[in-house]
Amino acid sequence: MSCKFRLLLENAEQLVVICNKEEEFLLQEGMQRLVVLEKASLVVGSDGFIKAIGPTDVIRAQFSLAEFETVIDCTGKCVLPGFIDAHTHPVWAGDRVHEFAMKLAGATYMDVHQAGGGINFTVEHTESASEEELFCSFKQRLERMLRSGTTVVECKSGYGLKLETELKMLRVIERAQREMDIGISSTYCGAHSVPKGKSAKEATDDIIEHHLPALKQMALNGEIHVDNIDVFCEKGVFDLESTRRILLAGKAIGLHLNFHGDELNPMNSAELGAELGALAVSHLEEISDEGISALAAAKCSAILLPTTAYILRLRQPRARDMLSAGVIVSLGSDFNPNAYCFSMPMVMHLACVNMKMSLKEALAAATINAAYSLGRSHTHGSLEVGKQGDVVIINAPRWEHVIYQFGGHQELIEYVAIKGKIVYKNERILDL
Ligand SMILES: N=CN[C@@H](CCC(=O)O)C(=O)O
Ligand SMILES: [Zn+2]
Repeated sequence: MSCKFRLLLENAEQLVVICNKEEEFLLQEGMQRLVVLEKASLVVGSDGFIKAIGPTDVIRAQFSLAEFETVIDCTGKCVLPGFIDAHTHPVWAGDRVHEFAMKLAGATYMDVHQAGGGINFTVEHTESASEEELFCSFKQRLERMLRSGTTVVECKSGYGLKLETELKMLRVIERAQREMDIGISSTYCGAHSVPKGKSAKEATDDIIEHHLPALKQMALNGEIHVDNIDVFCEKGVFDLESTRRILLAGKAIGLHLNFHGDELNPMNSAELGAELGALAVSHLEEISDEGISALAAAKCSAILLPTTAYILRLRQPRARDMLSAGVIVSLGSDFNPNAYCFSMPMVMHLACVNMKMSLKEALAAATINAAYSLGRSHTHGSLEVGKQGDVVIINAPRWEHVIYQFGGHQELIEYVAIKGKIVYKNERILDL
Protein backbone atom coordinates (compact mmCIF):
# COMPACT_ATOMS: atom_id res chain seq x y z
CA MET A 1 0.00 0.00 0.00
CA SER A 2 1.68 3.24 -1.09
CA CYS A 3 -0.76 6.06 -0.42
CA LYS A 4 -0.62 8.68 2.30
CA PHE A 5 -2.27 8.29 5.68
CA ARG A 6 -2.73 10.73 8.52
CA LEU A 7 -1.71 8.76 11.60
CA LEU A 8 -0.08 5.50 12.61
CA LEU A 9 -0.21 4.46 16.27
CA GLU A 10 2.29 1.65 16.48
CA ASN A 11 2.67 -1.23 18.91
CA ALA A 12 0.38 -0.13 21.72
CA GLU A 13 0.65 -2.24 24.84
CA GLN A 14 -3.15 -2.29 24.85
CA LEU A 15 -5.48 -0.95 22.18
CA VAL A 16 -8.98 -0.70 23.63
CA VAL A 17 -11.36 -1.29 20.73
CA ILE A 18 -14.47 -1.50 23.03
CA CYS A 19 -16.57 -3.53 20.55
CA ASN A 20 -15.99 -4.73 16.98
CA LYS A 21 -19.31 -5.86 15.57
CA GLU A 22 -20.83 -2.45 14.84
CA GLU A 23 -22.85 -2.62 18.06
CA GLU A 24 -24.95 0.51 18.62
CA PHE A 25 -24.57 0.18 22.41
CA LEU A 26 -23.50 -2.36 25.00
CA LEU A 27 -25.70 -3.85 27.70
CA GLN A 28 -24.36 -5.30 30.94
CA GLU A 29 -23.19 -8.57 29.39
CA GLY A 30 -21.43 -6.94 26.46
CA MET A 31 -19.72 -4.48 28.81
CA GLN A 32 -17.98 -7.39 30.56
CA ARG A 33 -16.42 -8.46 27.25
CA LEU A 34 -14.75 -5.26 26.05
CA VAL A 35 -12.45 -5.95 23.12
CA VAL A 36 -8.84 -5.12 24.02
CA LEU A 37 -5.94 -5.97 21.67
CA GLU A 38 -2.41 -6.42 23.02
CA LYS A 39 0.64 -5.22 21.04
CA ALA A 40 -1.47 -3.65 18.36
CA SER A 41 -1.46 -0.77 15.87
CA LEU A 42 -4.05 1.54 14.36
CA VAL A 43 -4.11 3.55 11.12
CA VAL A 44 -6.19 6.68 10.44
CA GLY A 45 -6.60 7.81 6.83
CA SER A 46 -6.31 11.31 5.45
CA ASP A 47 -10.10 11.62 5.68
CA GLY A 48 -9.90 11.21 9.48
CA PHE A 49 -11.46 7.73 9.58
CA ILE A 50 -9.93 4.51 10.86
CA LYS A 51 -8.53 2.34 8.06
CA ALA A 52 -6.98 -0.58 9.92
CA ILE A 53 -6.48 -2.05 13.39
CA GLY A 54 -4.59 -5.19 14.22
CA PRO A 55 -1.45 -6.88 15.55
CA THR A 56 1.68 -4.76 15.16
CA ASP A 57 3.37 -7.21 12.72
CA VAL A 58 0.34 -7.50 10.49
CA ILE A 59 -0.16 -3.73 10.22
CA ARG A 60 3.57 -3.21 9.65
CA ALA A 61 3.56 -5.64 6.74
CA GLN A 62 0.30 -4.30 5.31
CA PHE A 63 1.46 -0.66 5.40
CA SER A 64 5.18 -1.16 4.70
CA LEU A 65 5.08 1.16 1.68
CA ALA A 66 2.65 3.67 3.09
CA GLU A 67 3.50 7.22 4.12
CA PHE A 68 2.11 8.72 7.33
CA GLU A 69 1.87 12.37 8.35
CA THR A 70 2.43 11.33 11.99
CA VAL A 71 3.74 8.13 13.55
CA ILE A 72 3.62 7.57 17.31
CA ASP A 73 5.48 4.71 18.92
CA CYS A 74 2.99 3.49 21.52
CA THR A 75 5.26 0.92 23.11
CA GLY A 76 4.44 0.90 26.83
CA LYS A 77 1.34 3.01 26.24
CA CYS A 78 -2.38 2.36 25.78
CA VAL A 79 -4.74 3.68 23.12
CA LEU A 80 -8.42 4.20 23.99
CA PRO A 81 -11.31 5.77 22.09
CA GLY A 82 -11.83 9.45 22.90
CA PHE A 83 -14.27 9.88 25.78
CA ILE A 84 -17.77 11.10 25.05
CA ASP A 85 -19.28 13.43 27.62
CA ALA A 86 -23.03 13.00 27.26
CA HIS A 87 -24.25 15.90 29.42
CA THR A 88 -22.79 19.37 30.03
CA HIS A 89 -23.85 23.00 30.56
CA PRO A 90 -20.63 24.74 29.47
CA VAL A 91 -21.76 28.18 28.16
CA TRP A 92 -22.24 30.68 30.97
CA ALA A 93 -20.86 33.68 32.81
CA GLY A 94 -20.53 34.15 36.58
CA ASP A 95 -19.25 31.27 38.71
CA ARG A 96 -21.10 30.04 41.81
CA VAL A 97 -18.22 29.36 44.17
CA HIS A 98 -20.14 31.17 46.96
CA GLU A 99 -23.01 28.71 46.58
CA PHE A 100 -20.63 25.79 47.01
CA ALA A 101 -19.91 27.11 50.50
CA MET A 102 -23.67 27.50 51.18
CA LYS A 103 -24.32 23.91 50.15
CA LEU A 104 -21.45 22.63 52.26
CA ALA A 105 -23.09 24.46 55.18
CA GLY A 106 -26.32 22.53 54.58
CA ALA A 107 -28.41 24.38 51.95
CA THR A 108 -30.01 22.04 49.40
CA TYR A 109 -29.95 22.60 45.63
CA MET A 110 -33.62 23.67 45.73
CA ASP A 111 -33.08 25.99 48.74
CA VAL A 112 -30.53 27.90 46.70
CA HIS A 113 -32.66 27.78 43.52
CA GLN A 114 -35.81 29.04 45.26
CA ALA A 115 -33.90 31.88 46.91
CA GLY A 116 -33.10 33.18 43.39
CA GLY A 117 -29.62 31.64 43.20
CA GLY A 118 -28.59 28.55 41.23
CA ILE A 119 -29.66 28.57 37.61
CA ASN A 120 -31.29 32.01 38.00
CA PHE A 121 -28.03 33.55 39.22
CA THR A 122 -26.25 32.17 36.15
CA VAL A 123 -29.08 33.36 33.88
CA GLU A 124 -28.57 36.98 35.04
CA HIS A 125 -24.82 36.86 34.43
CA THR A 126 -25.17 35.10 31.10
CA GLU A 127 -27.66 37.67 29.89
CA SER A 128 -25.29 40.56 30.59
CA ALA A 129 -22.23 38.86 29.05
CA SER A 130 -21.34 39.57 25.44
CA GLU A 131 -21.31 36.79 22.86
CA GLU A 132 -17.53 37.17 22.58
CA GLU A 133 -17.04 36.81 26.36
CA LEU A 134 -19.21 33.73 26.41
CA PHE A 135 -17.30 32.23 23.51
CA CYS A 136 -13.89 32.87 25.12
CA SER A 137 -14.76 31.17 28.41
CA PHE A 138 -16.54 28.33 26.58
CA LYS A 139 -13.49 27.76 24.38
CA GLN A 140 -11.23 27.49 27.43
CA ARG A 141 -13.61 24.99 29.02
CA LEU A 142 -13.66 22.90 25.84
CA GLU A 143 -9.86 22.93 25.79
CA ARG A 144 -9.78 21.65 29.37
CA MET A 145 -12.23 18.90 28.45
CA LEU A 146 -10.05 17.95 25.49
CA ARG A 147 -6.97 17.73 27.70
CA SER A 148 -8.94 15.31 29.90
CA GLY A 149 -9.56 13.06 26.89
CA THR A 150 -13.05 14.20 25.81
CA THR A 151 -13.37 14.23 22.03
CA VAL A 152 -17.18 14.64 21.76
CA VAL A 153 -19.28 16.67 24.18
CA GLU A 154 -22.96 17.41 24.44
CA CYS A 155 -23.42 21.16 25.12
CA LYS A 156 -26.68 22.66 26.38
CA SER A 157 -28.03 26.17 26.25
CA GLY A 158 -30.40 26.93 29.15
CA TYR A 159 -28.95 29.96 30.95
CA GLY A 160 -30.85 32.31 28.65
CA LEU A 161 -34.48 31.28 29.09
CA LYS A 162 -35.48 34.36 27.04
CA LEU A 163 -35.39 33.61 23.32
CA GLU A 164 -32.75 36.25 22.57
CA THR A 165 -30.29 34.93 25.16
CA GLU A 166 -30.96 31.28 24.32
CA LEU A 167 -30.11 32.10 20.69
CA LYS A 168 -26.95 33.90 21.83
CA MET A 169 -25.86 30.71 23.62
CA LEU A 170 -26.71 28.50 20.66
CA ARG A 171 -24.70 30.78 18.34
CA VAL A 172 -21.73 30.48 20.70
CA ILE A 173 -22.03 26.67 20.53
CA GLU A 174 -22.35 26.87 16.74
CA ARG A 175 -19.17 28.95 16.49
CA ALA A 176 -17.25 26.38 18.53
CA GLN A 177 -18.60 23.63 16.24
CA ARG A 178 -17.13 25.52 13.28
CA GLU A 179 -13.85 26.66 14.79
CA MET A 180 -12.77 23.82 17.07
CA ASP A 181 -11.80 20.20 16.54
CA ILE A 182 -13.75 18.76 19.47
CA GLY A 183 -17.06 17.17 18.41
CA ILE A 184 -20.15 18.95 19.76
CA SER A 185 -23.75 17.80 20.05
CA SER A 186 -25.83 20.94 20.51
CA THR A 187 -28.88 20.97 22.80
CA TYR A 188 -31.58 23.59 23.15
CA CYS A 189 -32.51 23.71 26.85
CA GLY A 190 -34.75 26.80 27.05
CA ALA A 191 -36.89 24.94 29.62
CA HIS A 192 -34.08 24.75 32.18
CA SER A 193 -35.84 26.99 34.69
CA VAL A 194 -39.04 29.02 34.79
CA PRO A 195 -38.06 32.66 34.05
CA LYS A 196 -38.81 35.31 36.68
CA GLY A 197 -42.32 36.75 36.31
CA LYS A 198 -43.70 33.79 34.34
CA SER A 199 -45.61 30.68 35.36
CA ALA A 200 -44.44 27.29 34.09
CA LYS A 201 -47.50 27.21 31.81
CA GLU A 202 -46.63 30.65 30.34
CA ALA A 203 -43.00 29.62 29.85
CA THR A 204 -44.12 26.40 28.15
CA ASP A 205 -46.42 28.32 25.79
CA ASP A 206 -43.64 30.80 24.99
CA ILE A 207 -41.22 28.01 24.13
CA ILE A 208 -43.73 26.23 21.90
CA GLU A 209 -45.10 29.35 20.22
CA HIS A 210 -41.93 31.43 19.86
CA HIS A 211 -38.67 29.65 20.65
CA LEU A 212 -39.13 26.48 18.64
CA PRO A 213 -40.43 28.19 15.48
CA ALA A 214 -37.40 30.54 15.64
CA LEU A 215 -35.04 27.56 15.99
CA LYS A 216 -36.71 25.83 13.07
CA GLN A 217 -36.30 28.89 10.86
CA MET A 218 -32.65 29.38 11.83
CA ALA A 219 -31.94 25.72 11.13
CA LEU A 220 -33.58 26.08 7.70
CA ASN A 221 -31.38 29.13 7.02
CA GLY A 222 -28.31 27.11 8.07
CA GLU A 223 -27.56 29.60 10.88
CA ILE A 224 -27.51 27.05 13.69
CA HIS A 225 -27.50 23.26 13.90
CA VAL A 226 -29.25 22.01 17.03
CA ASP A 227 -29.36 18.26 17.65
CA ASN A 228 -31.36 17.77 20.86
CA ILE A 229 -34.06 19.31 23.03
CA ASP A 230 -33.92 19.22 26.84
CA VAL A 231 -36.30 20.14 29.69
CA PHE A 232 -35.64 20.17 33.46
CA CYS A 233 -38.57 17.94 34.46
CA GLU A 234 -38.69 18.53 38.21
CA LYS A 235 -41.05 19.50 41.00
CA GLY A 236 -41.12 23.33 41.11
CA VAL A 237 -39.65 23.60 37.59
CA PHE A 238 -41.45 21.90 34.63
CA ASP A 239 -44.00 19.24 35.55
CA LEU A 240 -44.62 16.11 33.51
CA GLU A 241 -47.36 17.63 31.36
CA SER A 242 -45.36 20.75 30.42
CA THR A 243 -42.34 18.55 29.74
CA ARG A 244 -44.42 16.34 27.44
CA ARG A 245 -45.75 19.35 25.50
CA ILE A 246 -42.29 20.87 25.02
CA LEU A 247 -40.66 17.59 24.03
CA LEU A 248 -43.40 16.77 21.52
CA ALA A 249 -43.06 20.20 19.94
CA GLY A 250 -39.28 19.69 19.75
CA LYS A 251 -39.72 16.28 18.19
CA ALA A 252 -42.02 17.80 15.58
CA ILE A 253 -39.15 20.00 14.36
CA GLY A 254 -36.77 17.04 14.20
CA LEU A 255 -34.86 17.31 17.48
CA HIS A 256 -33.73 14.28 19.50
CA LEU A 257 -35.33 14.15 22.95
CA ASN A 258 -32.74 14.09 25.72
CA PHE A 259 -33.87 15.60 29.02
CA HIS A 260 -33.34 15.96 32.79
CA GLY A 261 -35.62 13.74 34.85
CA ASP A 262 -36.27 12.09 38.21
CA GLU A 263 -33.34 13.96 39.78
CA LEU A 264 -34.57 15.42 43.07
CA ASN A 265 -38.08 13.93 43.13
CA PRO A 266 -39.70 10.94 41.44
CA MET A 267 -41.57 12.45 38.46
CA ASN A 268 -42.15 9.44 36.15
CA SER A 269 -39.74 11.16 33.76
CA ALA A 270 -38.15 7.87 32.71
CA GLU A 271 -41.58 6.49 31.78
CA LEU A 272 -42.26 9.66 29.78
CA GLY A 273 -38.91 9.42 27.98
CA ALA A 274 -39.65 5.81 27.03
CA GLU A 275 -43.17 6.68 25.85
CA LEU A 276 -42.00 9.58 23.66
CA GLY A 277 -39.07 7.72 22.11
CA ALA A 278 -36.40 9.86 23.81
CA LEU A 279 -32.81 8.95 23.02
CA ALA A 280 -31.87 9.54 26.65
CA VAL A 281 -32.96 10.77 30.06
CA SER A 282 -30.34 12.20 32.45
CA HIS A 283 -29.86 12.05 36.23
CA LEU A 284 -32.51 9.51 37.38
CA GLU A 285 -31.46 9.46 41.04
CA GLU A 286 -35.17 9.02 41.91
CA ILE A 287 -36.21 6.67 39.11
CA SER A 288 -38.97 4.11 39.85
CA ASP A 289 -38.77 0.36 39.16
CA GLU A 290 -41.32 0.88 36.39
CA GLY A 291 -39.13 3.66 34.97
CA ILE A 292 -36.16 1.29 34.82
CA SER A 293 -38.17 -1.35 32.93
CA ALA A 294 -39.57 1.28 30.58
CA LEU A 295 -36.10 2.64 29.69
CA ALA A 296 -34.83 -0.88 29.00
CA ALA A 297 -37.78 -1.79 26.78
CA ALA A 298 -37.58 1.50 24.82
CA LYS A 299 -33.76 1.41 24.37
CA CYS A 300 -33.74 4.88 25.91
CA SER A 301 -30.33 5.50 27.46
CA ALA A 302 -29.92 6.52 31.12
CA ILE A 303 -27.24 9.21 31.30
CA LEU A 304 -25.90 8.99 34.84
CA LEU A 305 -24.03 11.94 36.34
CA PRO A 306 -21.91 10.88 39.30
CA THR A 307 -20.68 14.43 40.02
CA THR A 308 -24.20 15.68 40.84
CA ALA A 309 -24.97 13.07 43.48
CA TYR A 310 -21.47 13.58 44.90
CA ILE A 311 -21.61 17.38 45.14
CA LEU A 312 -25.23 17.62 46.26
CA ARG A 313 -24.98 14.55 48.50
CA LEU A 314 -27.98 13.00 46.76
CA ARG A 315 -28.90 9.36 46.68
CA GLN A 316 -26.71 7.65 44.04
CA PRO A 317 -28.38 6.69 40.75
CA ARG A 318 -29.21 2.95 40.79
CA ALA A 319 -26.67 1.96 38.17
CA ARG A 320 -26.59 -1.72 39.19
CA ASP A 321 -30.38 -2.10 39.03
CA MET A 322 -30.41 -0.39 35.64
CA LEU A 323 -27.62 -2.57 34.27
CA SER A 324 -29.25 -5.80 35.42
CA ALA A 325 -32.58 -4.70 33.95
CA GLY A 326 -30.98 -4.17 30.52
CA VAL A 327 -30.81 -0.37 30.47
CA ILE A 328 -28.23 1.31 28.19
CA VAL A 329 -26.18 3.15 30.82
CA SER A 330 -24.12 6.19 29.74
CA LEU A 331 -22.08 8.75 31.67
CA GLY A 332 -21.68 12.52 31.57
CA SER A 333 -19.75 15.09 33.60
CA ASP A 334 -22.73 17.44 34.03
CA PHE A 335 -20.17 20.27 33.92
CA ASN A 336 -22.05 23.41 35.07
CA PRO A 337 -21.57 26.15 37.69
CA ASN A 338 -22.94 23.75 40.32
CA ALA A 339 -20.79 20.73 39.37
CA TYR A 340 -17.46 22.14 38.21
CA CYS A 341 -15.86 19.02 36.76
CA PHE A 342 -14.48 18.69 33.23
CA SER A 343 -12.94 15.29 33.56
CA MET A 344 -14.46 12.06 32.26
CA PRO A 345 -11.67 10.01 33.93
CA MET A 346 -12.84 11.41 37.28
CA VAL A 347 -16.48 10.81 36.33
CA MET A 348 -15.68 7.16 35.53
CA HIS A 349 -13.83 6.82 38.83
CA LEU A 350 -16.83 8.19 40.76
CA ALA A 351 -19.16 5.89 38.81
CA CYS A 352 -17.04 2.91 39.88
CA VAL A 353 -16.68 3.84 43.55
CA ASN A 354 -20.05 5.47 44.29
CA MET A 355 -22.35 3.78 41.78
CA LYS A 356 -20.61 0.41 41.96
CA MET A 357 -19.92 0.11 38.24
CA SER A 358 -16.96 -1.98 37.11
CA LEU A 359 -14.03 -0.39 35.25
CA LYS A 360 -15.20 -1.94 31.98
CA GLU A 361 -18.79 -0.81 32.51
CA ALA A 362 -17.66 2.74 33.22
CA LEU A 363 -15.50 2.87 30.09
CA ALA A 364 -18.26 1.49 27.86
CA ALA A 365 -20.69 3.99 29.41
CA ALA A 366 -18.30 6.87 28.60
CA THR A 367 -17.66 5.75 25.01
CA ILE A 368 -20.03 3.61 22.92
CA ASN A 369 -23.11 4.13 25.12
CA ALA A 370 -22.57 7.87 25.48
CA ALA A 371 -22.22 8.00 21.67
CA TYR A 372 -25.56 6.15 21.38
CA SER A 373 -27.26 8.66 23.68
CA LEU A 374 -26.21 11.40 21.24
CA GLY A 375 -27.19 9.43 18.14
CA ARG A 376 -23.55 9.01 17.10
CA SER A 377 -22.61 5.43 17.79
CA HIS A 378 -22.36 4.62 14.07
CA THR A 379 -19.36 6.99 13.83
CA HIS A 380 -18.01 7.28 17.38
CA GLY A 381 -17.50 5.44 20.66
CA SER A 382 -15.31 2.51 19.56
CA LEU A 383 -12.16 1.97 17.49
CA GLU A 384 -13.59 0.18 14.48
CA VAL A 385 -12.61 0.48 10.83
CA GLY A 386 -14.78 3.18 9.25
CA LYS A 387 -15.32 5.15 12.47
CA GLN A 388 -13.79 8.53 13.22
CA GLY A 389 -10.15 8.34 14.39
CA ASP A 390 -10.67 9.93 17.83
CA VAL A 391 -8.24 8.52 20.37
CA VAL A 392 -6.64 9.08 23.75
CA ILE A 393 -3.12 7.76 24.36
CA ILE A 394 -2.08 7.23 27.97
CA ASN A 395 1.41 6.75 29.28
CA ALA A 396 0.70 3.51 31.16
CA PRO A 397 0.81 -0.18 30.22
CA ARG A 398 -2.81 -0.95 31.19
CA TRP A 399 -5.84 1.14 30.22
CA GLU A 400 -7.42 0.92 33.69
CA HIS A 401 -4.88 3.47 34.98
CA VAL A 402 -6.90 6.28 33.42
CA ILE A 403 -9.72 5.55 35.90
CA TYR A 404 -7.65 4.23 38.78
CA GLN A 405 -5.37 7.29 39.12
CA PHE A 406 -8.05 9.62 40.53
CA GLY A 407 -7.29 13.16 39.36
CA GLY A 408 -4.05 11.85 37.81
CA HIS A 409 -5.22 12.00 34.22
CA GLN A 410 -3.37 15.29 33.71
CA GLU A 411 -0.06 13.48 34.03
CA LEU A 412 -1.25 10.33 32.30
CA ILE A 413 -2.95 11.48 29.09
CA GLU A 414 -0.12 12.00 26.64
CA TYR A 415 -1.92 12.67 23.38
CA VAL A 416 -5.46 13.31 22.22
CA ALA A 417 -6.27 12.98 18.51
CA ILE A 418 -9.44 13.88 16.68
CA LYS A 419 -9.93 12.53 13.16
CA GLY A 420 -6.32 11.38 13.39
CA LYS A 421 -5.02 14.92 13.98
CA ILE A 422 -3.06 15.43 17.21
CA VAL A 423 -5.00 18.15 19.01
CA TYR A 424 -3.21 17.83 22.35
CA LYS A 425 0.32 16.75 23.24
CA ASN A 426 1.13 16.74 26.93
CA GLU A 427 4.49 18.46 27.29
CA ARG A 428 4.69 17.38 30.94
CA ILE A 429 5.39 13.82 29.81
CA LEU A 430 9.00 13.60 28.71
CA ASP A 431 9.98 11.14 25.98
CA LEU A 432 12.62 8.76 27.33
N1 LIG B 1 -30.51 19.90 37.20
C1 LIG B 1 -30.54 20.78 36.35
N2 LIG B 1 -29.51 21.27 35.65
C2 LIG B 1 -28.13 21.12 35.99
C3 LIG B 1 -27.69 22.10 37.02
C4 LIG B 1 -27.60 23.41 36.42
C5 LIG B 1 -27.20 24.48 37.39
O1 LIG B 1 -27.35 24.30 38.61
O2 LIG B 1 -26.74 25.50 36.88
C6 LIG B 1 -27.74 19.70 36.30
O3 LIG B 1 -27.96 18.88 35.41
O4 LIG B 1 -27.20 19.37 37.35
ZN1 LIG C 1 -27.81 19.07 33.56
